[in-house]
Amino acid sequence: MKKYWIGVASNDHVKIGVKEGFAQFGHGKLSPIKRLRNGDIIIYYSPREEMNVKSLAIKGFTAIGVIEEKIPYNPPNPARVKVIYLAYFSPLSKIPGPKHFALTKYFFSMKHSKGMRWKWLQYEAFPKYGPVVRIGPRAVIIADRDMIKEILITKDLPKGQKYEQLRTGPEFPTLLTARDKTFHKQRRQIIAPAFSFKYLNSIEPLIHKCINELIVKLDEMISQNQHTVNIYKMIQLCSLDIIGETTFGGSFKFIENGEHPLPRKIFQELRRRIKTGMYPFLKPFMKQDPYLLNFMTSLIKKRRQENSKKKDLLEILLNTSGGEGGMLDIEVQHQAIEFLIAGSDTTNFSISMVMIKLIQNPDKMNILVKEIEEAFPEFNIDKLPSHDELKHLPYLNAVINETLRLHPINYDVGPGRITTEDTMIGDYFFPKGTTLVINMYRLHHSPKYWGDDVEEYIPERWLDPEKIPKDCFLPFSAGTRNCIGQNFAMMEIRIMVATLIRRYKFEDIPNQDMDIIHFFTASLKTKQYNIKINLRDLK
Ligand code: HEM
Repeated sequence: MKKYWIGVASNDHVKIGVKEGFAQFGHGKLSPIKRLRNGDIIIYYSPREEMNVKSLAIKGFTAIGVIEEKIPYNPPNPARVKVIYLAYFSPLSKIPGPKHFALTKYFFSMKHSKGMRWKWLQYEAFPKYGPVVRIGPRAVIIADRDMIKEILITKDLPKGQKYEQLRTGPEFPTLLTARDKTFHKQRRQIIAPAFSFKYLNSIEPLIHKCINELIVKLDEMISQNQHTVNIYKMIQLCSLDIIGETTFGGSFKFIENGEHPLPRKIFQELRRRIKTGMYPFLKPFMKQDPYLLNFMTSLIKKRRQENSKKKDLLEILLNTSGGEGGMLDIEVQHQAIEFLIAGSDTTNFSISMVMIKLIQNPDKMNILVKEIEEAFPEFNIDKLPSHDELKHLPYLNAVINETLRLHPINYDVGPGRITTEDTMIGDYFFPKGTTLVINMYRLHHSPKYWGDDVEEYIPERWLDPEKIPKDCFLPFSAGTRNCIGQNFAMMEIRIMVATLIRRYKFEDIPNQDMDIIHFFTASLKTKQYNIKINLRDLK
């Protein structure tokens, strides 16, 4: 025998016995339908004077009569009522999505656990439900261009609470994870000079130096007849050296020394943060590895002892201490770890994918080789291609854009933005406290905006700006929270790609595992892609 309470109020209820059958509880289309069995009881509150069976809001069942009138109201479990309300009666219930996802956020979290959520979204959810999908009791994922623009730019909604879970120390907001708009604005002003064009120009020789070391290493491997190279790993090591050299005052010397635990530790830490963010009960079992903090502590200590006059990011951060809005050493540590993660994993994946796409498409590679050979007829290892010239090469920029379109580093900006009041966006009403997750991957892969060849790698589409759909390409996000490192990243990508293909001939090794996993950022699941490499015939 089951009891069903209907009508939440403090008045007395009436107790009704029912016969076997089905009943719809409520009037709306989405009202739940329950199977009733002989002997089940409905305890019903009616606001009307006379409480009889006719006045019921429940349809479709046969009453066998009123058993007891005016039984005291015994409220149902409020948590359960809230879950039911949010799932079936809140304004979000009109948004399509898997029905059970409306009950708890864990169904969506489970899709994330192996880094494969993006596949479910791209190939199942968006095609089935459209560009706006409900993924939790208070969460929606969005791939609609105009709505994304409104969220990121026009309304500039604040970041959601989940960003706090991405912090290395919960009490230390960083540029990426800050939620308070005033705090973020102040922090961004402090840090912005380190990403100005003036600063970027001054660090170009440092980027050249690290890429030069990569070339020396690859040349050495070739001279030892070692022609098969894991390009993903080599680029990862070089990206880390670049971030070390340009922002922390000295190369980490990964290329020179080969193996180093740092890349693995960064990946593990990122994964830990995502997992404990999704499943907070795992926190006691997934303790933070002190490696990264220790790494930064000793770096900062060394810098303080050196009393250096270096004008890099670390120096800018350390120099703020004491001033208004200035950072404590501990804050610098957390911010610096963020730069280490944000500045290496991202460029590594992007450069690797640019190279892999070119190597897999030799016809496109040939067009780019021609463009670069014409721009740099003389290749000199001591004078690598300059960014001033590279940034105007149309085909180079086209291949980079096409890769960032197909593989934006943030497939979705998972932690999302939050509505701080009831808000209309497009035709949708979002109650206060709704998390809005932006899906860049779908925006970049939507046939509606890009046409039927959306999944194909066609750098040529970028050569005619008229053909590029407006506001549909956001690899670096948009608005006040866009990527502060984007000019830095583009400079690094252009120089590294141009240098590699000017210096070497590449050959693909087919049938490798190209599965991509996406936690906060995307990466190759195997962390490797082998290619055959040889020196290009230098003129
Ligand atoms: C191809 C390379 C890169 C891509 C595709 C990329 C992409 C992005 C995206 C999509 C965001 C927004 C994330 C969010 O709102 O949750 C972001 C933010 C950010 N990125 Fe990048 N990024 C790249 C390289 C870099 C580099 C090299 C650095 C630093 C050295 C960097 C530092 C940051 C920081 C600090 C933020 C937070 C900015 C803020 O909220 O004010 N990124 N990036």
